[in-house]
Amino acid sequence: MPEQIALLTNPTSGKGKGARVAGEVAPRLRHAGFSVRELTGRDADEALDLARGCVEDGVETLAVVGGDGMVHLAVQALAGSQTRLGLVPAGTGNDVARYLDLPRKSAHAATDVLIGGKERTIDLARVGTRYYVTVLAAGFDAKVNERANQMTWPRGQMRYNLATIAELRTFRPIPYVLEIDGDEQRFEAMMVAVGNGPSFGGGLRITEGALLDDGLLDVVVIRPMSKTSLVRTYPKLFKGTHVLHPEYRHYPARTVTIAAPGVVAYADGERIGALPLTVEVVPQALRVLVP
Ligand SMILES: Nc1ncnc2c1ncn2[C@@H]1O[C@H](COP(=O)(O)OP(=O)(O)OP(=O)(O)O)[C@@H](O)[C@H]1O
Repeated sequence: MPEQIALLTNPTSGKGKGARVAGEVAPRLRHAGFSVRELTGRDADEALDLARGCVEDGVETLAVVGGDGMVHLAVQALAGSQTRLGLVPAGTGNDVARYLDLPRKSAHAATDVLIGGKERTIDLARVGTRYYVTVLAAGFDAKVNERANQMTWPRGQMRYNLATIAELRTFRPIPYVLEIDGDEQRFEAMMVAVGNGPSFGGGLRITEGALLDDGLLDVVVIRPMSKTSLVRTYPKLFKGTHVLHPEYRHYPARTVTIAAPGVVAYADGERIGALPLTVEVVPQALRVLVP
């Protein structure tokens, strides 16, 4: 029997890149001897139903063509199952592809990993019934996200830049209550991030050092700093050198509860919900294909 692979495409990812890329991947997989099930949901809900169907049918690999939001969707179906995640990156940020050293520029090279890659098992983080792979953030960046989502103009990155500037003008440190593995702390901060992996938002290494298979979450707190300091520290996130800032704090955790008034949390770039929320690590919950 040929090995089964399902190819679940988000046609909207990367401004239409998903649909283009999927057209290249499927024929190469068939040529390599795979039995390919090509799937596209009409919307995110239907895509999730399709992913769940693949797991129920015992498909060996569910390869998604899309960005981190698409990985997030697939993981809701794959967590704890025997079906492996394959990934052909076609999003704008692609942090999960960065974590796994998957080729991000070439769909051809990413398809090679589907054909001849190795298997690795990684941890997931869970909030209620929702799983995530990358980082949950609740603070300044989530306020920017909420503001950007309410704007209808301009489109793309510029909307986030404008929302950041607007939010910087009025942002005040947030009073948090954090409970890390049973220890409660109260403080004011700019943001709290809970990483399963080290980066979000396209390579912003907020939870620098987070490992995908250590059975731990990495909680990062950015304590209050001046607006000038915040603006200067932001570019350091790309290298992870913000960890040297005196207002950076890091705590390993298995379970963390975050509470703060009026703050909504985002994870894998998707809206999760208003605080308070509890995040738990789920060790070894996802099988993935890697180079
Ligand atoms: N047919 C569909 N199938 C799956 N997801 C869809 C579909 N249509 C719209 N979406 C939405 O696409 C979003 C995920 O997009 P995805 O992550 O694949 O690409 P991106 O946003 O361009 O990339 P990145 O997350 O890396 O920035 C989800 O929020 C989902 O609701």
